Amino acid sequence: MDDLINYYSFTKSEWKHFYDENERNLPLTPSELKHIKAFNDQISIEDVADIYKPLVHMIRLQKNNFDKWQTTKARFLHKRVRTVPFIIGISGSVAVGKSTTARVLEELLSNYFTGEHVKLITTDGFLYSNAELRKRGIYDKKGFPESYDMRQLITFLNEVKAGVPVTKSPVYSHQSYDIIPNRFELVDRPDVLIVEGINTLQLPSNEQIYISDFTDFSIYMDADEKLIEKWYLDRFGRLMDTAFQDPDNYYYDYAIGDRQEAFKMARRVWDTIDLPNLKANILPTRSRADMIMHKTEHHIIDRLYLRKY
Ligand SMILES: Nc1ncnc2c1ncn2[C@@H]1O[C@H](COP(=O)(O)OP(=O)(O)OP(=O)(O)O)[C@@H](O)[C@H]1O
Ligand SMILES: CC(C)(CO)[C@@H](O)C(=O)NCCC(=O)O
Repeated sequence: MDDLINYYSFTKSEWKHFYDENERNLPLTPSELKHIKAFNDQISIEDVADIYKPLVHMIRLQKNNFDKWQTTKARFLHKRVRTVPFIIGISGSVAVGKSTTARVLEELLSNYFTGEHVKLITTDGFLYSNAELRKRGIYDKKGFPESYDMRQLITFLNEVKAGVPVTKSPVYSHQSYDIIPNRFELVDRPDVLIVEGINTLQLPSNEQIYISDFTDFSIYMDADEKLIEKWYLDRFGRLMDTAFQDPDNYYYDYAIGDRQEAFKMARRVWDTIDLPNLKANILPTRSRADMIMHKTEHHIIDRLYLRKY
């Protein structure tokens, strides 16, 4: 990690001490833990306490500063003072655990930022539909920068920041492996918006504005590529286990067929699409993140890097 000279590096045990149980009052109630366990029963509750609690507290401090500056700036410019959404970007490889982390953060922020509205979306919804990808001849490049409608994504983020009452984020389905036509997540002036996706730190291929121009705090989820491949294949196995019950599922034919063949196909997809994308387009954006979370076996977070300046 020679590119990380601009970061403080902390082990988990160093990081957890930045949260003082005696001074702060962010208890993890049994019902919150149950809720978190409900969407991923494998998540380490120790990580939730040691990593995420200090992180949520730090984001609180950063958001307080952000809110103050928005007010000061509006007054300086003789503009109406309004709530400007604080946007958190979460980036990293396919299958590294972005959506799981995003949901833990959503849960914790919703609990601790009392009275504030926290919303989560994924940039998957801004992928072109399969039909459009085929038309452009990039169906085998799903997830690469050119496979996203970046203009639409930037417009969406700009509207959220501008306080437009209801903005629409399109929806992607891993089950149908495509955009769901005419289905949208509605985003209505959140206090905090979490945007999760492999491209949140990327420079769009056809636009001059970065997504990160709209994010106020960014996280890159990092792990050894061999481990990520394992998580990808494990997840694929779980997808198979549910797909055989649903003929509409994209993986149905694989699920009812030879399991070894199905895994061969998944490994091929990893080797020819997701891994090259990680190397060419995702990993090179790591050193733009405000925080890098490094994961090891069993998704346990072992190190954190926090941008110094
Ligand atoms: N902290 C964690 N503890 C245990 N399992 C996890 C954890 N985070 C993720 N996983 C598992 O790893 C796999 C990949 O996680 P997830 O779907 O969150 O990745 P992702 O980065 O959002 O992927 P994609 O980019 O394809 O949407 C899933 O099977 C998930 O259950
Ligand atoms: C939707 C993305 C791009 C990102 O989440 C990814 O999950 C994906 O579908 N990649 C394309 C190759 C594959 O099927 O893994």
